[in-house]
Amino acid sequence: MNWDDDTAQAADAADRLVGASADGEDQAVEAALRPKSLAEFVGQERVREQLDLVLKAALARGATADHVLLSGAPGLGKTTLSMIIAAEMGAPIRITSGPAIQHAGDLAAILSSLQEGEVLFLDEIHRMSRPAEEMLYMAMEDFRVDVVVGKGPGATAIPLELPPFTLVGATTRAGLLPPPLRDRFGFTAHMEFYGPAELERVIHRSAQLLDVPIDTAGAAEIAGRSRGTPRIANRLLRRVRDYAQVKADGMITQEIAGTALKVYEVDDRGLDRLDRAVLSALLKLFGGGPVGLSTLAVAVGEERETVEEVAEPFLVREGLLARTPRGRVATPAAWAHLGLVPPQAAPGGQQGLFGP
Ligand SMILES: Nc1ncnc2c1ncn2[C@@H]1O[C@H](COP(=O)(O)OP(=O)(O)OP(=O)(O)O)[C@@H](O)[C@H]1O
Repeated sequence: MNWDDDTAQAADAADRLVGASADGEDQAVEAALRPKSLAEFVGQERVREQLDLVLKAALARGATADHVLLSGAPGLGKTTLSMIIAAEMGAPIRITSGPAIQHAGDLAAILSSLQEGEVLFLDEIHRMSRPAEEMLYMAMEDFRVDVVVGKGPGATAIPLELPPFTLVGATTRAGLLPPPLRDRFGFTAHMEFYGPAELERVIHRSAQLLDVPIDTAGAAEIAGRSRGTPRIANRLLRRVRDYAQVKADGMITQEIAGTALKVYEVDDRGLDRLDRAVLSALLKLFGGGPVGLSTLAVAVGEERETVEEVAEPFLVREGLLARTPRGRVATPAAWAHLGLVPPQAAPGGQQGLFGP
């Protein structure tokens, strides 16, 4: 795969109501919607319980909390949780990201200006440069860095003591972290996609903060289309609010939510126009597959990478599409979702792979 994260996230966020990356509007309102304490943070019960213990124990010892690694898809609450960690520890927080640290010197400047106990949130930690990563090993373990001054044979390393701090690293790809880095985190949490009931709670909470009236069925309707992701739930809520205000009396009911999301082309399972175009081509043009990725991409008029990185992950997660060595294949659930009837079982065809 030669698809850069930045490009993938740009494509994801640019024109998709159901993209998981933050767009400009999200960034503006997210600060207001972020839970401020572990008690307010919805779902992720196990992570919350474990983190609560880690933080309380550190507070009781009067020590700085262990370094924390958060992994999981975009929009599940990693940034939010890092801010909560700082708030629960009564510590300030500094926020930066792997791509912003291209030289070891960039990292040294940040580390040497940290206060004792400060939380350093390093988003996309897997995208830091190698020399910075190596500097981080020593900083995490010994609270010390060697700053290299000069070049070539005359270069000298000046040791610099650091105050104890808590590193909170976030990554969408824990597997890409080198083991020496992963091993230096005292606590690692994997964030899962949220269930419908949890998303309903996120939606009710956000609606209250935004002063938007919504009933239980309205929240459930939005939750079901939010792809397990609080950021998407909050974004859909804002779009449905617009519709409710312009076309109705402002109250979000199931009917209003359903009609509004139809206007925005988000179906009852959270698929958008691109997702459905991919499925539809797979079913109608290729009989459910198997078909190669490039062919499928040409059929929907998109780049291969857009289909692979933007549409497919959710379709696979939903059990609507499978990536097989022979190509992309639709599952029986895909036929059902688009209201189509699969062709008769053909040797080597979709029926052969998934049964009748
Ligand atoms: N557990 C939660 N309870 C309530 N709201 C949440 C929760 N998790 C996330 N949110 C909301 O979803 C939005 C996105 O969360 P956040 O920015 O923390 O995600 P992220 O995982 O850091 O995403 P990215 O990887 O793109 O930076 C925030 O506005 C936040 O309010």
